[in-house]
Amino acid sequence: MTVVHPELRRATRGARRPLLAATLLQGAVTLTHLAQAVLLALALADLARGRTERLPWLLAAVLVVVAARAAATTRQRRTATRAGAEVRVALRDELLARLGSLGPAYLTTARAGAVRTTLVDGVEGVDAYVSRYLPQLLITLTVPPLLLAVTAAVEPTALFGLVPALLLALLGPRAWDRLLAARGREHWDTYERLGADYLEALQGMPALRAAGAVGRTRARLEERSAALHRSTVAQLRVSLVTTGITDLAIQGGTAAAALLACWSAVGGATTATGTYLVLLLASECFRPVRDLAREWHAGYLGASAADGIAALRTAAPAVRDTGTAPADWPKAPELRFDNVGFTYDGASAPAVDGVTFTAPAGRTTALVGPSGAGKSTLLALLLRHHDPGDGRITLDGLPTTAYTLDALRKGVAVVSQTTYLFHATIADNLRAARPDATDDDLAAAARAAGVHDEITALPDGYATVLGERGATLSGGQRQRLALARALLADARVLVLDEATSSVDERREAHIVRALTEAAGDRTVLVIAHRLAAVRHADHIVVLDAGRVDATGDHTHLVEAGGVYARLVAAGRTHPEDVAA
Ligand SMILES: Nc1ncnc2c1ncn2[C@@H]1O[C@H](COP(=O)(O)OP(=O)(O)OP(=O)(O)O)[C@@H](O)[C@H]1O
Repeated sequence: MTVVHPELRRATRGARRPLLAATLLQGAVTLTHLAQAVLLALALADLARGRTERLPWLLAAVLVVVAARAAATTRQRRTATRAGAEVRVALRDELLARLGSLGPAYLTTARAGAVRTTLVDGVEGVDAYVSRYLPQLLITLTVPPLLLAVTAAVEPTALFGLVPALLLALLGPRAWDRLLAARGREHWDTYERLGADYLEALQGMPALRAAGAVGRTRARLEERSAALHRSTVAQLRVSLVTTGITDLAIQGGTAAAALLACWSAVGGATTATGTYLVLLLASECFRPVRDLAREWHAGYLGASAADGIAALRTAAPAVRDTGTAPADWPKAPELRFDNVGFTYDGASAPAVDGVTFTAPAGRTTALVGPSGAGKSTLLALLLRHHDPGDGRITLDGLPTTAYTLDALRKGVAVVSQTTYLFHATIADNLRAARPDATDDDLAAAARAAGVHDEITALPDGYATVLGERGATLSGGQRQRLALARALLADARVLVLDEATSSVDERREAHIVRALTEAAGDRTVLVIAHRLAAVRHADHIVVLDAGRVDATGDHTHLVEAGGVYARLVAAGRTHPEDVAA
């Protein structure tokens, strides 16, 4: 029952109306409880006096009130659920958009599993907090004071029992707020870490098995689960203390008010109706407090996740999206790296330094170099996952920073075997690039990428559902499917990233040729890790230790000696292989 976290207050912004409606309906439910209390007090007083003529009417009215409450409760739950759903969808949209603008650079520091936990469980918790706890909080702050006013009019002495008990029930637990918030944060951190560890263990299962580390990972996950259990119990312990205080105050307050009302009745100071009314109102006074304690438990996860959600929502992107140009080049643009230098945060030496080369418009340029030469870094800079520390990268003469991030990333399509394929049909995976593409568009793109015949040979053709991470396809097929997707997106610049080639060199060279042919008049940059793939490229840029070592075609570069000739001689691009 802590003060509302600013992040949670903010989450209510988009659904103020349904939340207000849910609160008013909750108020209506409370009113039915009060009406029932009044009617029962009258009925009991009549019974005590031996008068029965009004009884049937009173009891019938009680039934009507009960029916009205059932209707109001149903309506209230429906409205609150709708409000919660609106809050949940808006928050997830916002967080996903933020993740999109943060880009992959963010996930090199934050763990994917932890982000998933925040996005899924955290947001679910916010829904419960906002749609159930907050309306109840408003009712709790308004109804008991009103009832105290009514009680004061009927039987003021009962206030001596009710007021201190209400204050204790509401303010007593506040003494534990700080501890509860700290335990909540601790619990959430442990929960996030467990989620992240599980996701990593699942995704890395083949690697763990190959390294014989499954047992060790299981032990670590067990330790994480035990830590979550300990933190849940620690949190629960504090929670039980506060709930205990609330319960004690409620029971004590009701009993004290009842005793005072009876004492006053015995002294003849109140009527029978007044005494019964005070007895029933005393109980109604505490109902919102009791309900609030219950809803607090439902929304507790949201309150704990609020810090994590705020951190994700306000995380600073690695680059600023201040460009305005639309990247709608009529023809394929020229791509130029102009004296580009970049040093990763915390690194002592630059990853790339003074890199200058041009990838001519509508032609294929290959970027080669030993492992660690800086090829992936240049790709990350081109896509603006980071901005260069020195120099600039231009497309069609304009620096990449002049384009909107969205336009830039749509204008430059990356094809790689690590391209994510979703657990969906092949058609849906292709349509991720262009949702309105017709079946003919899909087939044309797949044909150009040389994967159409293989798709139609599958029993379900384009309706084949791919496994997690596209595991049902071979490396080459995945790559060609990724190319088909890029062709559908109609980006004018294609980057072929050969980062994790799982096919043999001959096949790879064949794929690269097919892909560059399919690319048509686009500007293509092939990031090659094996030379067989690029020996036919007419323009090769050789990178070494973050600098351009040479540029030219295969024959020219072999004749010139240097890094390229050594790589060719070694038949590999890895320095250790070169040295061998
Ligand atoms: N996130 C990072 N943080 C710090 N240093 C990094 C990071 N990523 C890469 N580096 C460093 O930057 C340099 C260039 O790496 P990069 O991944 O660009 O090379 P590469 O040519 O793509 O290598 P490979 O062929 O092995 O993929 C290397 O020294 C690498 O250790």
